[in-house]
Amino acid sequence: MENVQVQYRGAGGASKIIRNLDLALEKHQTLGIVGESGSGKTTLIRAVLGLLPPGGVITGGRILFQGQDLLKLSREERRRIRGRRIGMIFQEPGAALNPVRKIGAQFSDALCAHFPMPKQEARQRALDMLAKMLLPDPEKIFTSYSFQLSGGMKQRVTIALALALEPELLLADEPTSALDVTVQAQMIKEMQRLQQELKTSIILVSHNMGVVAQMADRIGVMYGGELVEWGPKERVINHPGHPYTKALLSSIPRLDQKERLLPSISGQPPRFGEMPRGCTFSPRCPEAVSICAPQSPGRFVDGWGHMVCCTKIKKGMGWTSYPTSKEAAGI
Ligand SMILES: Nc1ncnc2c1ncn2[C@@H]1O[C@H](COP(=O)(O)OP(=O)(O)OP(=O)(O)O)[C@@H](O)[C@H]1O
Repeated sequence: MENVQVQYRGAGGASKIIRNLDLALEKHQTLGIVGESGSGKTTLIRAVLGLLPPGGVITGGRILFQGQDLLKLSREERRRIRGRRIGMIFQEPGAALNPVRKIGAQFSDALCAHFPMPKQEARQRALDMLAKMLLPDPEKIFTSYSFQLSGGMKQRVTIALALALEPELLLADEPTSALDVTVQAQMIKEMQRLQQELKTSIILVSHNMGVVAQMADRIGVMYGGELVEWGPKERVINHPGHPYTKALLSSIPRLDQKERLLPSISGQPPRFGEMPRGCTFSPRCPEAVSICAPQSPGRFVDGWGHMVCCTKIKKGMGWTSYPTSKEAAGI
């Protein structure tokens, strides 16, 4: 993604939701995107899919998928890519499932629409995938409707359906949030195993830094519609540069923690349409100095391709000004 901008337009005017967003993901890698509720994570992945809700418009930038600009494709061309080459798992368990068709029929429809195969083969493939998602009694699920399944089961069926099409890129919005923690851990392992097998690239959106830390190769941190930090997982987790990332990391519970109360981030995220001047995090930032509010922070990158958008980063101490997205990602 190069300099992507997204707005929601409504009766009250237009709000810029995603601003100046640069990101890159290599083949077979996982990019985790974290940020508070409302920071624009879902909007970002819906923009990639061309599935923004009514009023949502991409007003600038490019979204390249294997060199092809997705924003220049016709609706029909994008529809052909969606599902088959770019798969998706939505936040609401089962939102992608049709309530009036049995699960098995939905697998057959999807598989036969994208791959020429006999129904029997589609059925076997669906049953195998449901079993891989650790669903008990795949045969029974195959003949069930989505309303007969629990939230966690629906979410696992959705993941199985997305992966059955063997997409090159999978966009996953909170894929494990409807699952209890033990199943969550199993699902993460299973998704990682399938990613290895299918050589899929994943963009994983989550509130849960633990899930992202386990699955991602690179991490992007969003705040107020901007990417304030991104880079290799080890750099972002062990050497966070942005005060917001530091605050997010310090609010994760740790087993060796002595304090019972976790530190929280004071204040509220900014409201779109009422963005503070300069750095949007400055009203809540424990490290803010006088220039942070009026002055837009620069973007800096170090030798590991680790980008931080903060005025306090000092150029020359291993940091240089952030170049174009492609150069920064080393592609
Ligand atoms: N359909 C819409 N119309 C207008 N504004 C919207 C719409 N959907 C989202 N927004 C605005 O965009 C902002 C970003 O929403 P988005 O769902 O992308 O955030 P998020 O980081 O994914 O949040 P969450 O983690 O709660 O899903 C919201 O705060 C809201 O103000």
